[in-house]
Amino acid sequence: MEQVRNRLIVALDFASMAEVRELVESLGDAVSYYKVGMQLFYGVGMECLTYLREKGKDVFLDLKMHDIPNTVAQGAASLTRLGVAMINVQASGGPAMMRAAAEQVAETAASLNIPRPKLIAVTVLTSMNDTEWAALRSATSISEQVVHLAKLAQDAGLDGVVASPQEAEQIRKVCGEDFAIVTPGVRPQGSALNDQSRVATPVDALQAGAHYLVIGRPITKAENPRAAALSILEEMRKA
Ligand SMILES: O=C(O)c1cc(=O)[nH]c(=O)n1[C@@H]1O[C@H](COP(=O)(O)O)[C@@H](O)[C@H]1O
Repeated sequence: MEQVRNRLIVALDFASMAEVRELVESLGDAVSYYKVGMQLFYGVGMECLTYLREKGKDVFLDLKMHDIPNTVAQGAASLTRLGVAMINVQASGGPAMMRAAAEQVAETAASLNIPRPKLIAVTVLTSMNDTEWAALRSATSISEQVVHLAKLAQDAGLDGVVASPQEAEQIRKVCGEDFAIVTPGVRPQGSALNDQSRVATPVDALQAGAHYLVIGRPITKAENPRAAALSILEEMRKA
């Protein structure tokens, strides 16, 4: 179980610390890696990071930075100082922005003598379907664009990407084994899709080459979150 536990990232999409504490306590040692996104971080700030650090948990701080290169690079430096395990930018910010962020993360971590957080790029959101995609008037298909952005991110010095499990195999082929593939849009058989579109089961996501599975509501909204997490971990172990 240990092998798969650090590959499951549970999304703490909550507004309050009371909800975070309740969930993290109930999951206990079943889960060691959590994602803190905009709802929680904008709502409670540093308190959630301090709490998760005290609990000995790893944190993916998902703030999806997107701005001019200098602004994102300095934002990435600030997030590096927080000592989290993973941070992200939007790949659509472009190669210069991603390169500036990667360089600044490395420089900041080295100057503080702390481990460098993994810096990853969001490609095309897993909620995006063909109709939504057509509205953006992109000339390529979603999967072509995801793989293209993954290659741009890798060339810019990033550690990996966020993509749907449906694109993981193609990313793996183009970017190789060491480039991290983080996949939300994971739904155990029979789970509600909610607002996700490009989804797969935990087994299919891992078999396609995903390194990390980001899962929120199938665990956090389950009647028994610990049982839901353990069942997903068991499925992951078999894969
Ligand atoms: O960057 C992300 O984490 C992300 C990218 C993406 O393309 N799709 C996506 O769902 N996410 C996040 O992954 C989590 C998925 O949550 P559930 O749909 O509840 O499992 C949410 O916190 C989203 O913000």
